[in-house]
Amino acid sequence: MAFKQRRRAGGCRTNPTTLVAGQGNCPALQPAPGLIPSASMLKSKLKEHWWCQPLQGHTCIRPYSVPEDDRTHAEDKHTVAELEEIHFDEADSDITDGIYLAGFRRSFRLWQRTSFRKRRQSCTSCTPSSGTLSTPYEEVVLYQRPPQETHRLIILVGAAKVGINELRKRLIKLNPSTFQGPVPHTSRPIRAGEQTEREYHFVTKELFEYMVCNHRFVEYGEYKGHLYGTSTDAIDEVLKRGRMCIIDVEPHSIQSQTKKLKPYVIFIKAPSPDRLRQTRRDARTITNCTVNRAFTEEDFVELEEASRLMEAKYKQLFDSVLVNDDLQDACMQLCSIIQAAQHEPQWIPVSWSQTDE
Ligand SMILES: Nc1ncnc2c1ncn2[C@@H]1O[C@H](COP(=O)(O)OP(=O)(O)OP(=O)(O)O)[C@@H](O)[C@H]1O
Repeated sequence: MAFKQRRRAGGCRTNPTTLVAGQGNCPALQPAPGLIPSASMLKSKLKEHWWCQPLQGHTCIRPYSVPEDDRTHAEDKHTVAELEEIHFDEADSDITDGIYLAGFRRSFRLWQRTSFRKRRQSCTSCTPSSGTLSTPYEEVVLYQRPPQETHRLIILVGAAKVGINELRKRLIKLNPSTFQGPVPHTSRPIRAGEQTEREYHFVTKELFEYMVCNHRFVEYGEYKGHLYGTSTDAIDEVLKRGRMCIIDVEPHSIQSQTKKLKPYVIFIKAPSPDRLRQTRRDARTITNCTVNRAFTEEDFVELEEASRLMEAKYKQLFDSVLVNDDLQDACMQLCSIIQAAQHEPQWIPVSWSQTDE
């Protein structure tokens, strides 16, 4: 056993010579067969792949409001607020090469961003024990996933607008048979063209609340009167298919329901404001009232500051830190980090290894 500052910003120790007494013969430390492409394979794949193309410019940069014509007919089918929500909700649905990317809908993203404070107050199950943040030292052991076990859950954490959605989407599109996101749950009604268990698991508010009481969500919250959440069942579904499940959550949700999935947490860090200015020229962001708005000078400063504060507050929870500077490089680094997380020994809290027993 060893006591360490549990997570080291900048990466975990993977050198087998650091094995702790008594761990050397552990079958869990045997190398696992490679299941995801190596960094060099990815590099060559990347060269041919669509994500090497320059970012496409977007055209819509004004705040979205329901057009007058639609407002006139709004009462026939939806309220104006609902139409605006539908616009947000549909704008980010994504089907590429026949792959449906669940979990990228804007209402879900907006909920994740806007209700952070509310969730923190109302969702006790999602709040880490005070000890997690107040005690930076924790007993740890080296762990390597045995080949017969499901993959470790990969959690991406970062400040709003840092590019988590983009990185996760690109990773999954690059290799959908390896990476997948869980299908979120919602209590909002299903709409024409949607399929249950594709865009969302559509459930009643009562069932959603029942699941909350039974601690079945890694995180959840409310947006425009509807509940949204990422369930442990949805994560399990992905893992049981033999895929690597990539989720993004607020840092305070990391500890709650995910321990038994031995999550590997990657902090996506903002580069300097100067680099943000250079790299985000064509980037677009969404807020509560705008769709595809260009980044402003204020956004860059706020993003860098939010990223710095998040890192300072939660760094002991991070296994790796990845600076999202050049997008292509960041994607490649992310793949390498995930590969190491799944196939090389990593430090985990002792309490996580005991959950197996
Ligand atoms: N490294 C990068 N270089 C250039 N543009 C980037 C980079 N990373 C992300 N972007 C762009 O920045 C914008 C915001 O990214 P994204 O939506 O992924 O952020 P996010 O962290 O998921 O934000 P939120 O949590 O607020 O939804 C998108 O237009 C995305 O294409």
